[in-house]
Amino acid sequence: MTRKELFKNTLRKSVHAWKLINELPLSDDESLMLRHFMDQPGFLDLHWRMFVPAIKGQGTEEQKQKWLPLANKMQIIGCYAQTELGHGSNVQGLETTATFDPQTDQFILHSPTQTSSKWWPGGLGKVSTHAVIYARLITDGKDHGVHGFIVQLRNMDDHSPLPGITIGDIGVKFGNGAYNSMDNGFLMFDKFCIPRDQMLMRLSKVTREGKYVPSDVPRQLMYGTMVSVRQTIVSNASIAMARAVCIATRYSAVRRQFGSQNGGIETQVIDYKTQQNRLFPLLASAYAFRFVGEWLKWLYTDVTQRLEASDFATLPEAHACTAGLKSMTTSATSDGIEECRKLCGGHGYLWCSGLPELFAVYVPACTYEGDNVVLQLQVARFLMKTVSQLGSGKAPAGTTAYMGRAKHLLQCRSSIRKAEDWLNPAMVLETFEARALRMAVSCANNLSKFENQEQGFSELLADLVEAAIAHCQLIVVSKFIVKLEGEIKGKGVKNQLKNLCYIYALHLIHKHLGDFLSTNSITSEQASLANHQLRSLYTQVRPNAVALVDAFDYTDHYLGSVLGRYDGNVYPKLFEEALKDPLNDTVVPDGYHEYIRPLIKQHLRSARL
Ligand SMILES: CCCCC/C=C\C/C=C\C/C=C\C/C=C\C/C=C/C(=O)SCCNC(=O)CCNC(=O)[C@H](O)C(C)(C)COP(=O)(O)OP(=O)(O)OC[C@H]1O[C@@H](n2cnc3c(N)ncnc32)[C@H](O)[C@@H]1OP(=O)(O)O
Ligand SMILES: Cc1cc2nc3c(=O)[nH]c(=O)nc-3n(C[C@H](O)[C@H](O)[C@H](O)COP(=O)(O)OP(=O)(O)OC[C@H]3O[C@@H](n4cnc5c(N)ncnc54)[C@H](O)[C@@H]3O)c2cc1C
Repeated sequence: MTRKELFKNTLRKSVHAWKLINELPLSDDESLMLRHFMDQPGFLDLHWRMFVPAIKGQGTEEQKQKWLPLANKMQIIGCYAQTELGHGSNVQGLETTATFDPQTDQFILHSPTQTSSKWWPGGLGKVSTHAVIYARLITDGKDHGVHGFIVQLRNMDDHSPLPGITIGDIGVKFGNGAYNSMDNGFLMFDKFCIPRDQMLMRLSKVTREGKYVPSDVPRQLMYGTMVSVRQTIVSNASIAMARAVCIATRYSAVRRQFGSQNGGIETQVIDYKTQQNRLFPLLASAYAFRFVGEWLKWLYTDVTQRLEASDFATLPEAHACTAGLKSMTTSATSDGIEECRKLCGGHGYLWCSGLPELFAVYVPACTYEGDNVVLQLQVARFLMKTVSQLGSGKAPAGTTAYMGRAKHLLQCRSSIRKAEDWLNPAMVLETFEARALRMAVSCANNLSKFENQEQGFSELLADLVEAAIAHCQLIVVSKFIVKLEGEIKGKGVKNQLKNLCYIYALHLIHKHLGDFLSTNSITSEQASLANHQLRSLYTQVRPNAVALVDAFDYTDHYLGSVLGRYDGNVYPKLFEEALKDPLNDTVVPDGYHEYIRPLIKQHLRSARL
């Protein structure tokens, strides 16, 4: 499809999905599922996941009563317009202004520079009638920082931009289809006026007289919509990873190379330990991210309930967990999808493998909802704060509770003696805790050598990110272990999950061996024992690998991959796909007479053939 066709077709699908949701009707969970099977980024994502939650989280009761019924019936379509051409990560650096005019009781929205143009918001370019706009609030010449506003962008009769608004699509993005179904947009305001009651005023207010009234709740609640989306992105990472792994595992069982004896069949590539060493940790990650995603959903629900009761105590941890896990799981999944492409050899590079499109549509997850490095630095700040409070009498709680055992974890030595000890959950956990704590404490010690903490922080950024990742990996490992300790129906299933849990943990040790050795969390002998155990786990997972990906229950239609077909009938179907290519419509290609024939003829003449 051309870009225009792709965009229009996605509009068709989105509107059809919305019709089904109403007609059947579908519950919220079923609607989310439907969105997944629609399987293309589109304006519904931003309307439901960001525009509506932003109003719910930041609007007053009156504002919610006014706007939510319209949004819930999709009589208005909204998007989330925060990022600007010049500023994305640095939200406090946004330039768009919203200046209160007491004479007209309005805010004047203005884009003072080119870099202040909104740039990137999905659904903005061509579809949305409304947006939640983030802009600097100015009253009486004073800048109060960034606040949210509900703004109508387009005329409800003919969809034209309202006077004072310039709007459009930002152009083609990575990949052929991928994210190009979405109208990520730009937007500039030229002194565009909105009524005062369209500032989202749950967190702070501007009175009729133009007085700014800050609220007594943390201003970070303005970032709540991002926290909510980051949480859902973790579960989505599992879905995308599972999809790539399903394709690569099934194909690795079909594909044979070498090893034929006396003219017999060759070896299935899934039997090579190198293939297992690349594939099975990704299979384990798909399960691990699913379980940590379930836990994060619980954490998010819990913090939401607490916030409603004005208990803000767990907000920093919820922010650190959503930011860190969003970052860690999306980076691992993007890398994992690319690894799965390579695991499928040359055929993985074919469009019909389903992997190139999956990669292209998935990889921006490392950037949207917060650049992955920027988000790990938020985790690092949280960890440094926690470390600095050790010994102050304030016991660390939640995911940092292990830091409360700092005295032990800083000097303990791993008691792993034989390979099977690596199947002991307490020993594995302690290894990850020791490594995470020691990396965090080492950063804190190095920071304390700087007179200026902020300067020290910038100097140590790379180490801080590594410490944050170590903490996030510990969370994922510990939630996998907790899952195993809970109710899992079926002993066989539990055994399989146990194998995957230890593959996940031991492979991380192998991959980040430098961290584990340099922090003396394990010795090099214990590292070899971990590798030994890992190989044994691969052997145990091998006979069940295909069943473990079939368990994801993806249809062939959803997978969209010739290599990942359930029936394994890969080769005939690769031919069928190839023959569908427009280049194969004719035997002699268009261009033969123009380019190939004159070239050949010229050579034939000069060679006197
Ligand atoms: C096959 C098809 C597949 C398609 C995909 C399928 C499904 C999709 C599924 C889900 C996706 C859904 C939606 C669609 C996808 C994309 C849409 C994308 C949207 C966007 O990208 S919106 C824009 C997002 N932008 C960002 O994330 C910007 C990142 N920057 C920030 O968040 C912040 O500015 C910052 C970097 C975190 C903070 O910077 P800083 O300078 O410190 O700022 P302060 O504001 O001063 O903060 C200080 C203080 O506040 C704490 N803090 C910061 N953030 C938060 C927070 N969110 N919650 C709570 N607390 C927060 C911070 O820790 C500091 O605390 P102190 O105690 O240290 O003071
Ligand atoms: C597909 C897609 C959809 C999007 N949808 C929306 C949307 O609906 N609404 C919306 O408002 N926005 C949206 N965005 C924008 C997105 O949120 C931003 O791109 C993202 O927050 C990153 O910001 P940036 O582009 O400014 O990156 P930058 O911050 O410019 O990052 C560039 C580089 O600088 C590094 N860097 C930046 N700051 C630091 C620091 N303090 N320390 C160390 N390194 C740093 C980063 O790690 C990165 O390597 C979307 C983006 C994409 C790709």
